[in-house]
Amino acid sequence: MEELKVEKAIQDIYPDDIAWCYGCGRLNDDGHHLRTGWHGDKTITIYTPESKYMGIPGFIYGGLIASLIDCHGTGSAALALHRKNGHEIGDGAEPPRFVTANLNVDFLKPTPQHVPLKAIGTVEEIHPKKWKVETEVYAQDTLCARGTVVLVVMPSTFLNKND
Ligand SMILES: CCCCC/C=C\C/C=C\C/C=C\C/C=C\CCCC(=O)SCCNC(=O)CCNC(=O)[C@H](O)C(C)(C)COP(=O)(O)OP(=O)(O)OC[C@H]1O[C@@H](n2cnc3c(N)ncnc32)[C@H](O)[C@@H]1OP(=O)(O)O
Repeated sequence: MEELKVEKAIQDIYPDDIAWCYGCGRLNDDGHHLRTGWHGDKTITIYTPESKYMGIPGFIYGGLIASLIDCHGTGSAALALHRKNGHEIGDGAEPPRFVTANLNVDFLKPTPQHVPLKAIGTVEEIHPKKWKVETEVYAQDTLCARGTVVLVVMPSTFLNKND
């Protein structure tokens, strides 16, 4: 039986100024605290949504699944570019910063509540500033959603916008 745990996550080492994302920021008390790590040459995020994130009773709200795919994509691209730059989580180097340019989701099967969701990502470099992550979301062994995210290295215009 596979262990459902991400030991080292890229979000754990985001500097404080970018650790506030509603989906994956560790400093956002109201957020989901999604955490993304390596899983062989793929990436993984494990997340069990609280009961309130339902669409139809018994099933997860699709927007939340899109959020999972979004932040899993951001984290996966950051992991991959960090590694390409010669770094691993924990070596003290600051990870690269990405924003989502495009997010597409196919909802393949109803996603049940109260089970851990497993997002598995395949990362592709389009060029050094633009990456693509294909993500499959499983509830237990059922493939429930598949998404594609295009990520672009964060422009400097995103900094100092906190208010
Ligand atoms: C809202 C706050 C977000 C803060 C994020 C902060 C930090 C992120 C750092 C690390 C992660 C940390 C925390 C996690 C945070 C968030 C995780 C969730 C992700 C998000 O929640 S993040 C918010 C939603 N996100 C946006 O708020 C983006 C708004 N947008 C823009 O800021 C520009 O639109 C931008 C930068 C996307 C590009 O614009 P630009 O003008 O700088 O550059 P340019 O046009 O040259 O595009 C360069 C290459 O991207 C291709 N490209 C552009 N748009 C495309 C599209 N739609 N589809 C496919 N490819 C596209 C072009 O085709 C070109 O490709 P090529 O180089 O090959 O020609």
